Amino acid sequence: MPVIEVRNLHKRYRGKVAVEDVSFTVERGEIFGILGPNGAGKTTTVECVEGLRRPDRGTVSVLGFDPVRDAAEVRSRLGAQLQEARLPNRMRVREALDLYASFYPEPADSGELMDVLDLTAQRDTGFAKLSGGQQQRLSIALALIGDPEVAVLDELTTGLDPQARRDTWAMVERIRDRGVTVLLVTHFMEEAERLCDRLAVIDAGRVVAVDTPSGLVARVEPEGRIRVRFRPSAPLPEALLRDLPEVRSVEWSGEQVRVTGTPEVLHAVTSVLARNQIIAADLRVEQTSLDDAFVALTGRTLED
Ligand SMILES: Nc1ncnc2c1ncn2[C@@H]1O[C@H](COP(=O)(O)OP(=O)(O)OP(=O)(O)O)[C@@H](O)[C@H]1O
Repeated sequence: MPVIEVRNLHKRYRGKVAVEDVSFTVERGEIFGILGPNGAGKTTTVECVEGLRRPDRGTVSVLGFDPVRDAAEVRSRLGAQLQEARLPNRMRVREALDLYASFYPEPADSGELMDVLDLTAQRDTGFAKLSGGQQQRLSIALALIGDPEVAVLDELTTGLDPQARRDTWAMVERIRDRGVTVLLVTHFMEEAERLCDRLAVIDAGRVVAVDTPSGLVARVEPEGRIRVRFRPSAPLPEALLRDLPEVRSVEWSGEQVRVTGTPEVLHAVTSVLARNQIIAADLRVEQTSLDDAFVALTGRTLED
């Protein structure tokens, strides 16, 4: 049985469609991402999973329970990190964890959770005195204090600096390694690529694709093509490149040439250049990224 199953979910707010037809399943032990631009319907979807919103149409099941009908069951098994959670300024880390632990019959060990989330040194620090990364880690700890089987993390690393972001990703992996299934909402491509086992790409309330990050890339670039860009140091007859079996296309942009081909294209091009005593200046190798896949799947970039 999947841990989370969402089938043909529809949700509108006063005539405005937020979720148009969303289906996906999350298996036990996965980090499953919902990736999409602002307003795509990600938060609405996970709020239906959490039982905070009632779907207009479609079904949601969490560990076999209906989050609205069986709210108490779902609440005791699912931990949610809310977007921009705030606590009273002077509430200490330890107090916040104790307070949240009191909501659950069998909470997790708060000392261990502080260890895992690197908050032990801050146990007596008030919320307002924590750094952004520490506040974020506390909000993850609060999502996990009920010892849930499923954790829903929404915009986990928004507002964090790159180092704090990477530390937080490592924490999420540790949580998954403890057996928790993670549903992660993000609009950061790098986060999705680095952290998620599988992803649902959502755009304008619809699922565009569900796959592993590399599977999404392979959909738009089935042969794992790569691109090599450089500026030749001397005139380069295009036929030298075109005749290589590894090469698919050759495009010029001013003095710069962009050669696309199989994964062996880099070796083939540099060999032919060496034989002809041409140097490749500003050589760059580009691989199809999840960014490219997103553009190909949705017709726009995440920032649009
Ligand atoms: N309570 C609400 N009332 C009316 N419209 C809403 C409400 N909540 C969200 N919406 C609208 O529904 C659409 C989907 O919003 P949702 O928050 O689910 O998207 P999202 O992908 O999570 O975006 P974000 O990352 O900005 O939170 C948006 O157009 C949003 O403006």
